[in-house]
Formats: sequence, structure tokens, C-alpha cells
Amino acid sequence: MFAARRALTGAAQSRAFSASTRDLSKVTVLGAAGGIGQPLSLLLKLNPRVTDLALYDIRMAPGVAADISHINTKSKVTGYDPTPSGLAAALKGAEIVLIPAGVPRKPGMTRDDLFNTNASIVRDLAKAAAESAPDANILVISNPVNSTVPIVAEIFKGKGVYNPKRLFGVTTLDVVRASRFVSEIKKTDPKDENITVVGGHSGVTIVPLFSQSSHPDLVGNAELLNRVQFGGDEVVKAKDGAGSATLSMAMAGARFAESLLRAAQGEKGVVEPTFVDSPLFKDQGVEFFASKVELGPSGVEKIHEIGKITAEEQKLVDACIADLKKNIEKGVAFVAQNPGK
Ligand SMILES: NC(=O)C1=CN([C@@H]2O[C@H](COP(=O)(O)OP(=O)(O)OC[C@H]3O[C@@H](n4cnc5c(N)ncnc54)[C@H](O)[C@@H]3O)[C@@H](O)[C@H]2O)C=CC1
Ligand SMILES: O=C([O-])CC(=O)C(=O)O
Repeated sequence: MFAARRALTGAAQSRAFSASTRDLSKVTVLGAAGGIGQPLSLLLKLNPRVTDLALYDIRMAPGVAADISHINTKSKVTGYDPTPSGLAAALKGAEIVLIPAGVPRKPGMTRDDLFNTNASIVRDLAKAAAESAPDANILVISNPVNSTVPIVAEIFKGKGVYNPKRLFGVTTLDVVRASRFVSEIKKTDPKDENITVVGGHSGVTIVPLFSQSSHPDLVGNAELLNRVQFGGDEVVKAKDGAGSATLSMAMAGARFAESLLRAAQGEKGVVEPTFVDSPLFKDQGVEFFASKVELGPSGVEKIHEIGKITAEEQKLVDACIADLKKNIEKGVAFVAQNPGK
């Protein structure tokens, strides 16, 4: 639909949206056999907006694809071999590429401790995406997101195909968690909570803005703030060496992909917080920042300002900016020093 839809204009386009919005939405998962990749692929198979599901991993993608392909929804599922040509074929024509490839944390590690392993994995996958799917929306899940997103940007820039509107760090899990944790405190239905979370995706760079929710009294609730900022650690500890959040992350990744597909298919007003190339703090040398972003057929439609926040929340944003800047610079420096093949 991606390429075909771009060729349509005006009335023809709106007719196409209303007649059938379900043709040719290829979604590719890189790291599809992993803890996140498998349930994420399952959820994408259940999404009627996805017509072509391409699964790639360095192990077992054809097996995962064979399994998922028996599910009786319309989409076609293909698993690709771990070869350069398999990767290229998985990416070709993709509208969305989700990247959960890489290693997860063990207890005692920070997300930044994953950098040494995951930076080169993401760099190499980004190269393949820049070559075979330069127009796709790239959704980065692999940690540390604050650094892996800039890595993808640098690779795309190097190949001359960088489109800042189509690169997203997936921070949806922070929103999902914050909304759930608030509902536990307030005894509300979590589906009615929608907590805005800005900044980045690790520790103090995760900044929930309770003042903008229907529970402004939660600003200053140190326990809740800590739970939102370090929710990932809760899962890492509970899994006791066997990895980090996979199922809730799969849900969050599928939700973000669904939002992008809805927006691409003409729905207006689809807004999700996500980590993007953002003007909000560029004057402080911070090139990427998560805030509410309106999505559209071109990817990023509009980046929302942070809006009104309390003095206490401003302090959290200041702390976030300091860390985020370092994380982003680390990703940029990595590509400069390790351009790869
Ligand atoms: N953005 C977020 O909110 C979250 C991010 N994560 C991150 O997601 C990543 C994946 O986590 P899990 O799925 O639990 O790990 P996992 O180890 O279960 O799965 C990772 C998969 O990536 C594959 N892989 C490794 N190198 C690859 C390559 N070059 N090309 C293709 N596939 C490759 C592995 O074979 C494996 O199947 C981790 O970095 C983790 O920290 C996890 C939870 C939340
Ligand atoms: O905590 C981790 O390492 C995985 C992650 O990003 C999360 O669960 O938010």
C-alpha cells in the first residue's frame, strides 16, 4: 500500500482509503525469534492492517514464521534465512520495520551496559534497512534506545537516505506502564488512563507528566515516579537472569505499529509519545527527544511541545536532558569511530 498509495492523490486517495485500507502493508520484524520478537510477530499476525509479515533473525525465523503462518488471519507470513540476501528480501517493500534484535539486560546491568553488544547489531541492521527499505518507518526497540536511535540516524545519513520523519524510538512501554501503575493507585480502568511520558527510555530520562493527566495530585509521588522510571528493572529482577520485559513490550510495539498504520491509512489525530529527531531541545544540543507526536502518512506529522508542567516536573526534565545528551552523543560517536563494513 505504501508505494501504491503514494502514487495516488486527492479524491483518488480518499476513495482508496475508504474502499480498502488493507492492501499491501508489509511489516518486517528484525529479531523475530527473540523474547519480544515472537509475541510481537504473533500480535502483528492478528492485526488485519498487516497483509505481509516478514520475519528475520540470525536464528529460527523460518520456524517462527511456519508456526505463526498457521493462524487463520489473511496476512502472508514469510521467514527469511540469516543471510544478506535473506535480510534484503525481508526488508524490501516494507512500510514498517520493527527492530527488537539484540541482547537484553541481566540483574545489575543498566541499559547502557548493553551498548557494546547492541550498537553494532543495530548499526548493521540499519545499513541493510537503508539499502533495501530506505522509505520505511523504522521502529527501534533494541536498547539502549537513547543511543540506538541516533545510530540508525547516522547510518541513514551516511547513505544519504535519512528522513527524520520516519525514525522512531519505541517508548510506548513507558506510557503503558505509567497508565497501568496510575490505575492501580487510583482504582480506575487502565484503558481510561493515558499518561504522557517524555524524554528518553532509561532511568531518569523517563519523565511522566502527571500534571497533564486527570490526577495532577500524583506529581511528587516519589514511589510512583520511581516505578515508572525503573519499571524495566522490576521485570529484569523478577526474571532473575532470563531477560527483561518481552510480553508487555510486544504489546507496546504492536500498539505503536498499529498507531502508525492507522495514521498511514488516513486516520487523523493519532498521537503517541515517541523518541524522535526533535526540535524541542536542539538549542541545548539534544537532537532526539520523546514527546507526544502526531502520526500521519509521512510518519511524524507534528511534534507537540511539552506544554505546561510543574516546577518539580521541570527539574525532572532538566535531569533527563543532561543524561540524554550523553546517550545520544555516545551513539553518534560510535558510528563515527566504528563505521562498519
Ligand atoms: N524499547 C523498549 O521499551 C524495550 C526494549 N527492549 C530491548 O529489546 C531487545 C531485545 O530483547 P529480547 O527480545 O528480550 O531479547 P532476546 O535475546 O530474547 O531476543 C533478541 C533476538 O535478536 C536476535 N538477534 C541478535 N542479533 C541479531 C541480528 N544481527 N539480526 C537479527 N536478529 C538478531 C537474537 O537471535 C534473538 O532472537 C533488548 O535490547 C532489550 O533491552 C526490551 C524491552 C523493552
Ligand atoms: O528494562 C529493560 O532492560 C528492558 C526495557 O527497556 C524495559 O522493560 O523498559
